[in-house]
Amino acid sequence: MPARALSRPQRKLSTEQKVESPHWHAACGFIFLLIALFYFLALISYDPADLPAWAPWLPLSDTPTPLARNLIGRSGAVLAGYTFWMFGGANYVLPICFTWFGVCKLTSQMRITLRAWMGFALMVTSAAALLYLQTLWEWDAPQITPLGAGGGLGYVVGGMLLLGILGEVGSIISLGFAYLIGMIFVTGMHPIQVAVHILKSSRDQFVQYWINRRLKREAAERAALQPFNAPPADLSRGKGSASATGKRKDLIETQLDLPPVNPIPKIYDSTVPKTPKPKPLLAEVWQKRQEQKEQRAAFAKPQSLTSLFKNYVMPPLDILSWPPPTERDPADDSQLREMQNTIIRTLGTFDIKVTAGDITKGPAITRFEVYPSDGLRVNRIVNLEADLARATKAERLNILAPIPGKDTVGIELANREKIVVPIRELLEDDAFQSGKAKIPIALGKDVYGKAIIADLASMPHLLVAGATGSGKSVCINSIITSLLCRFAPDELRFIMIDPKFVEMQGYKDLPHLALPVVTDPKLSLLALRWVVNEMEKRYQVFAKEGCRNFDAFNARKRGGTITRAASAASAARSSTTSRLGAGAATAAVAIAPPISKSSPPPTTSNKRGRDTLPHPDKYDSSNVLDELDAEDGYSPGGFWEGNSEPPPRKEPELEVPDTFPYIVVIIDELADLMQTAPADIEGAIQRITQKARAAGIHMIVATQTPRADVVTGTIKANIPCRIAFQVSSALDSRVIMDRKGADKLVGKGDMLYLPPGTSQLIRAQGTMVTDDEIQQLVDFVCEQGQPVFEATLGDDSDNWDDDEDEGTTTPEDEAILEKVLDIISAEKKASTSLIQRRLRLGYTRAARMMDILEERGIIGPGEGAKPREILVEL
Ligand SMILES: Nc1ncnc2c1ncn2[C@@H]1O[C@H](COP(=O)(O)OP(=O)(O)OP(=O)(O)O)[C@@H](O)[C@H]1O
Repeated sequence: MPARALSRPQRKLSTEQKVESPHWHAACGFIFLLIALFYFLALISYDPADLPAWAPWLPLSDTPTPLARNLIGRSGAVLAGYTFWMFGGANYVLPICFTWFGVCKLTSQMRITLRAWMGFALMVTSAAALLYLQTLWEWDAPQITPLGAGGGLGYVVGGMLLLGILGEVGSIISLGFAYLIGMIFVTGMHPIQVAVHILKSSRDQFVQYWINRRLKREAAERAALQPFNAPPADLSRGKGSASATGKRKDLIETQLDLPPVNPIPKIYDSTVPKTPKPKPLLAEVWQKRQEQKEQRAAFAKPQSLTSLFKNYVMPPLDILSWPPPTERDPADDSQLREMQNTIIRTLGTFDIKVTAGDITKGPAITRFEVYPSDGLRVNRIVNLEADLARATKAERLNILAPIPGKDTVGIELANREKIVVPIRELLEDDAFQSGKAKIPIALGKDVYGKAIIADLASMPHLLVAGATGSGKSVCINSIITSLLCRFAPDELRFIMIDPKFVEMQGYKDLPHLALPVVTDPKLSLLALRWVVNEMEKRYQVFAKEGCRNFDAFNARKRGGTITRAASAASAARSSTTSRLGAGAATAAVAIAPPISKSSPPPTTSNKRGRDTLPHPDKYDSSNVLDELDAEDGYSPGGFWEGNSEPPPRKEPELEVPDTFPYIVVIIDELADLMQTAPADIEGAIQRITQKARAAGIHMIVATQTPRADVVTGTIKANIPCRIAFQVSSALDSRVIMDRKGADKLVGKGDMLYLPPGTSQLIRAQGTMVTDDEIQQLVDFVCEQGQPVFEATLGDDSDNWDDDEDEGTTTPEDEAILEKVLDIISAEKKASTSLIQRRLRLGYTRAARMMDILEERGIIGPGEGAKPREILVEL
C-alpha cells in the first residue's frame, strides 16, 4: 500500500487539514487514469509526420500526413513530440506514474503529497539522464529525440552536469540510486520489500492452489467412501462454505506461518428487532411451576403465601408494548462506510496505518473496528481520541484498544438517533424464556444486539450508579418488571427502600412486598435489620433440615410435615441479630396477622436480662414466648415463680416452611441512607451482601452519588456486580467500576455492565419500560391479591437513633464502644464530635456512647465544648 509515501508526515499540518470526501478522491483518481491513458496512446502512436507545420524546434517530417494518425490526434502528436524532445525515452515514466496516482486515489483515497510529486520528478530526471548515458544499446531515432535517448533533460543532467563531475560509471550508479529513491517517494514502498512481497504472494498462491487440490482430493475420497444415500460431508457444504474456507485458511496459516489475512469487513445492524415468538418457552416453565404449586398448596396452611396465591396468574407479556417496526430505519451502509473511511483517513494523516474492520450499529452507539498495521502500538490510536472526535464530529467518542477478545481496535460513536430497547423484546428473548437463569433480569442489549439477561442469583448483588437522568430508575423499573413477569408473590418478595419518595410509590400495593415501601431513611435501617433477621432465621432452618442453602432447601423432598407454629424462636432469643425495632420508642415492628406466626418477632434485652419483644401489645395474637413460659411455670414477665431451681427453659420449635421465597432488597438512593447513619447502614448492607446469597436474599443498591463516602470500599467489596450509567467525571467512574469509561457514555440508558465473575465491561443500551407499562403491570398483579406484609414499620422514628433503654446496651453498641475507646486512647481526647466524625455516627448516638462511658467511669462529665476528662488508663 502506498499509504506511507503519500501521507503527510507533518502532524502540525495534518491537524489543520481538511479531510476530503471520498467522491473527490474518486474523481481525481479517474482523471489521473484518463490522463495516463491519453498520454500513453499519444506516445505509442507518435509519428513526426503528424506534427503540424507550426511546431517550433521539433524535427518535422518531410511528408506530413493530411490527417493525423496519432490516436489522440494532432494534439496528441504535439504533446508526444515535445515531451519526447524533452524527456526522451523517460517519457514513458510519466503515464506509469499517473496510473499509479490514479490507482492510489481510487483504492486508498490518499492525498498525492509533495513528496510523491518530488519522487515523480526525480524518477523522470534520473531515467532521462540514465538513458542519455547508457551505452548498452544504440539509440537511433533523431527524428523523435534529436538530443539523444534522454531528450533535452537527459542531455543537460547526464551529459552536461554529471558526466564531467562523476564520470560515466559514477554518474550511472548515482542516477540508478536517484531513480530508486524517486520510486520509494512515489510508491511509499521499498523496492526490496516489493520484491519480497511479490515473491511471497506468488508462493502463497501456489501453496493455496496446492492445498485446495489436496482438500478437494480428500473430500472426493471421503465422498466415495460414504454410504450411497448419505450426504457427502464437505461437498454438501459447498466449495465456498465458511467452515471449509476457515479450515483451509487455518491450515495454510499454521503450516506455512503466513501473515494473517484480515476478514472482509461486514456491517451489522443489531437494532433490527427479532420477530416475537408465537409461543414463549417460559409459558411451559410457568405451567410446570403452577402444577407444583397446586400440589403444594394442598398441604400448605390456609394463611400461607402458597395457599393465598395458589391461583395466581402471571402477567401476560402483551401488557408490555412493542414499538411498531416502522419506527426503526435500517442502517445506511454508505454513511457508515464513509464514517469509517473518515476515521481511517484521519489516523492516516498521523502516520497511523489501519485497515477497515467490521462496523456494528448498536441501539445507542456504532462501533467501527479497524485492524492496526503490524508493529503499531494501539495506544497511539487512543492518544488521538480528540482528533478523531473532531474529524467525526462526534459528541462523545470512546476507543476500545483493543476490543476485549478481538484483534481490532473499536471506535465507538454515539448514534444521532437512539433506538429504544423495549423490555418486551428482552422478555421474549430465548435467554429469558429458556428459564435457565434462576432470577433472570433483563438489563439491555449490547452493541452486537445480544440480549443481556443477567441472573440475579449468580450476581448475587448489584450496584447501579450514574448521574441524575442517566437511566438508573428505568433500569431498576426494568429489573422489577422482569421479576414481576417471572415470579408469583409467594416465590419472590420485594423490600423496597425509596428515600426519594417518588420512584417506588407505584409499587406500594404489590402483593410481592414483604414490607411496606420504606420512604423514611431512618426506618430503612429497621427494614435492613429485618432482612438480617430473616437471613439468620433461614440459616437456622437450613441447619435444622440439613440443607446447605436456599436451593437445596427448596428442592428437598418435602413430606408436608410442618412443625408447631411457634414463632421464631432461637432466632428471637439469639440476641445478636434480632434487634429489629429494638426499644420501646423505636419504630414499632408489628407482625401482620396472616404471617405473624412465621416470622421472628424482634427482641431486645430488658434490665432483668431476659429477651422480650418490643411492643408486645402490637403483636396480633399471642406472645409465643409467654405461652411457652407459662407451660414451664414462668410468669408472663419471664420470672421463675417456683421455690426450687428453675427448670431449663423450653426453646420454642423452629417453624420449617415448605419453601422460602426469594427476597430482593432494592435501595433506590443509597446516599440518602448513608447521610442518616452511615456506619449502621454500611454494616447492615455488609452483613446482607456477605451472607445472604445462600439464603435466597439478593440486594440491588442504586445511587446517583457515586462518591467514595457513599459507595464505600466495604460496599464495593461485597457487591462485585455493577452497572454504571453516564457520570460526569472519570473519578466517579472509578468509584463505581474501579476504572474510567462511564464518563464516556451518552446517557439515557447507555450503560457499562460488569457481569459476575469477569473483569470485562460490556457496553449496552438499557431496556426501556414506560410508566404506562409499569402501571398496567402493577394493576394486573394487584388485582390478584393484597400485600401481605411480614412486618409493618411504625412511624415512631424520631428517637430511633437512641433506641435503647437508658443504660441498656446491645452487642452492636458494645462493638461501637470498643471503637470509641480505641479512638479515645489513640487521640488522648474524648469528645462527641470526634467520635461522630471518626465513626460517622449521628449526634444522638455519639453522645449516647459518651454517656455510657461516663456512666462506666471511663470519662468524666461533659464541660461544654471542652473534651471530657479521661479517668482511666486506656
Ligand atoms: N433505557 C432507556 N432507553 C431510552 N431512554 C431512556 C432509557 N433510560 C432512561 N431513558 C431516558 O432518560 C430519562 C431519565 O431516566 P431516569 O429517570 O431513569 O434517570 P435517573 O438516572 O433515574 O435520574 P434520577 O436519578 O434523576 O431519577 C428517562 O425519562 C428516559 O427518557
